Amino acid sequence: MADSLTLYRATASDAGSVRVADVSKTFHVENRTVHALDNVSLDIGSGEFISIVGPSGCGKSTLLRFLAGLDGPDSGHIKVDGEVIDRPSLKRGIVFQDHRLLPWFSVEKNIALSLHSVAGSAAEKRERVQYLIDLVGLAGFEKALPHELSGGMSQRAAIARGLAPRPPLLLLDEPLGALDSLTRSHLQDELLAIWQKERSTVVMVTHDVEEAIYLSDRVVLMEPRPGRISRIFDIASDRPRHRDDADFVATRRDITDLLAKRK
Ligand SMILES: Nc1ncnc2c1ncn2[C@@H]1O[C@H](COP(=O)(O)OP(=O)(O)OP(=O)(O)O)[C@@H](O)[C@H]1O
Repeated sequence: MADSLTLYRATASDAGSVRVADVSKTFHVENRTVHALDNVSLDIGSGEFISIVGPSGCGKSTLLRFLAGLDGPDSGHIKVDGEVIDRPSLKRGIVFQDHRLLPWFSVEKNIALSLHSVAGSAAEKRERVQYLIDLVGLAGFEKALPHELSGGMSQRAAIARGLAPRPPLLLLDEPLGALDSLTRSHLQDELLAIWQKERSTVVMVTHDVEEAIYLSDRVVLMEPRPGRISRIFDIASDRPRHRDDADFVATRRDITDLLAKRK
């Protein structure tokens, strides 16, 4: 059945706004209790680019999984565009650190598969797939299989697949984490260009503080045991940003100092 999403949003509108309200989650494993999230609240505006950083185990991926509707909180709720999230939806694209492309399908087929249950004609879908292939810089590799792609190219294809249904909200879980530093910095610029064109709200989990400051409107810093938001940094400078600007360096130092204290 077709998702209520249509392939082409008429305007960026105000879709993709998020409200995380008093979300808590405790995991019980054998005789251990883990407070993965403790009263986490966060409002995200439509079209914002948010990064979540924090030490291992502070609940970043748990929060992202909740935003995706893959799991849910014990208490509190998460709303996207006013609707409580209780299951996965095409309205929320997700890209993981490993590309998760289907190995027996070509790049274009992998991207097209994510449009299977979206309303739209076959011609519109073909056009959307080709647009995304061009957007992520994979023109000429439409027929390539995943094993014929480099790590960076595979992640480009995974990002195109996540964006294909035009989700108002795009969730990125360490999407560039497995790439070498040069490919990673190219892809950061590409991600920025893609976000500026597609205008989805983006929530990205990353371990890379510099990447978070380079890309985001706000950087959300979390701390573990229990998993909480400890600070939110507004990054107001114009893009493209320069990593050696005084503001950039000062923010990076503030965040890394806080991270060092809370490990
Ligand atoms: N399904 C689960 N069952 C039991 N414990 C879990 C489960 N998912 C997460 N946890 C625990 O909850 C805490 C938060 O995990 P989460 O993966 O969200 O942290 P993270 O900040 O993303 O960590 P990392 O940066 O290492 O990926 C951790 O202590 C983890 O062991």
